[in-house]
Amino acid sequence: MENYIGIMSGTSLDGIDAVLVETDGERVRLLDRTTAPFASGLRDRLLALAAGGAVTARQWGELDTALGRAYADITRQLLASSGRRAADIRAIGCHGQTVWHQPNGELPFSLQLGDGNRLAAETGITTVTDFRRKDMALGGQGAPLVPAFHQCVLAHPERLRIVVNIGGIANISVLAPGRPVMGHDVGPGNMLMDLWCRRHTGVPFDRDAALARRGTVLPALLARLMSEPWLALPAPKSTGRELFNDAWLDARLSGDEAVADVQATLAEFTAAAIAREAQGWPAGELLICGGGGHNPLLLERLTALLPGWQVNTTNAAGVDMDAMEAMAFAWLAHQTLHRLPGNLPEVTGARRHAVLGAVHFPD
Ligand SMILES: Nc1ncnc2c1ncn2[C@@H]1O[C@H](COP(=O)(O)OP(=O)(O)OP(=O)(O)O)[C@@H](O)[C@H]1O
Ligand SMILES: CC(=O)N[C@H]1[C@@H]2OC[C@@H](O2)[C@@H](O)[C@@H]1O[C@H](C)C(=O)O
Repeated sequence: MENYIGIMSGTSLDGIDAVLVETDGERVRLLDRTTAPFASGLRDRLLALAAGGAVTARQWGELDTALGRAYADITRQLLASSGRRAADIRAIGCHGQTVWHQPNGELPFSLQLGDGNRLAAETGITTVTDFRRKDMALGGQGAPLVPAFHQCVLAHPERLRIVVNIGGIANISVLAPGRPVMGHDVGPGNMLMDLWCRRHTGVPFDRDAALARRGTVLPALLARLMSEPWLALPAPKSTGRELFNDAWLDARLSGDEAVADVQATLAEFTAAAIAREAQGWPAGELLICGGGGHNPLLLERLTALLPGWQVNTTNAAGVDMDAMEAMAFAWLAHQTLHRLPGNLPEVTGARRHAVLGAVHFPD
């Protein structure tokens, strides 16, 4: 077994998660984890960038450096809390911060910021970054990448399990005994709920769905949201803030809706889009990870929309729901260093399996 650090900062832009795991590629044990919010200036700059705003090469480079530093800081914090030295860690797998994801069209790309050179040099640990673009170079979506890891840690010999990550975007992995893993992005996870809550209350997210619970689902609005053509596209597919953003939501609102009713409808939209994916399968286990697993209304609605299913968080199956994505990137770094594939062509649509990532040595 070797020690790896995984670092994830996701599309919610809420901060950075880092984990220390022990793995041989087949077994993965979580040893320690820590999390750090983004400094507010950094978060605002990232939000502006993800909104497609104009940015100069200088601002771009400075953000890359600032993120690289933030990742190095959290690595040092994790080493200190776990009592490990750099020499104890085989490698860091750092997802970076997605600032634009454009998987289709003439010039597809997916861009994650956070300088891996700096992370390797500042920590003295070999660092793997840029996990998505090899898959894209092979015709794939470059996302989602976690289904291979979900299979590794959560596949069950007899039970159908659908793992749902509810981050900024929601994505699923279908782990059906005896069948290849299937997986794709589903649509908005917390992203629309977060932006509505922030816009109207100044608070970054609707903690425990307090605002949504004061409202009523608006059926006509829900139907408009559910009619988004992207939702009906076949897999492979992935998405992000490039589609599900302020402009997308505003185009579907009349402007007369009460704030709490929109919040309730957005929560229902998130749950309904996820439930629709599971409804095509015989009842099994729906295992939730990511921040949306802390939203009690989402859990209630998924339970109601999926009768016969056991709806739970991945904690119930032995994998920490808040550590899952960062653990996946620690595991992906293991795959890279051992020249093993990280992608699943049946999920991303790539022409073949591939060793993913760019490796930065510290020396
Ligand atoms: N108590 C809670 N009640 C409601 N929502 C919550 C609660 N705790 C967390 N969340 C939601 O979880 C979000 C953070 O989720 P997470 O950390 O999985 O996002 P992420 O890392 O950006 O994910 P991804 O990379 O998958 O997009 C918050 O923005 C918020 O919407
Ligand atoms: C481009 C990008 O950063 N995509 C994220 C995002 O957040 C959730 C969903 O959209 C998923 O496709 C992906 O993250 C996870 C880690 C993945 O690749 O599996």
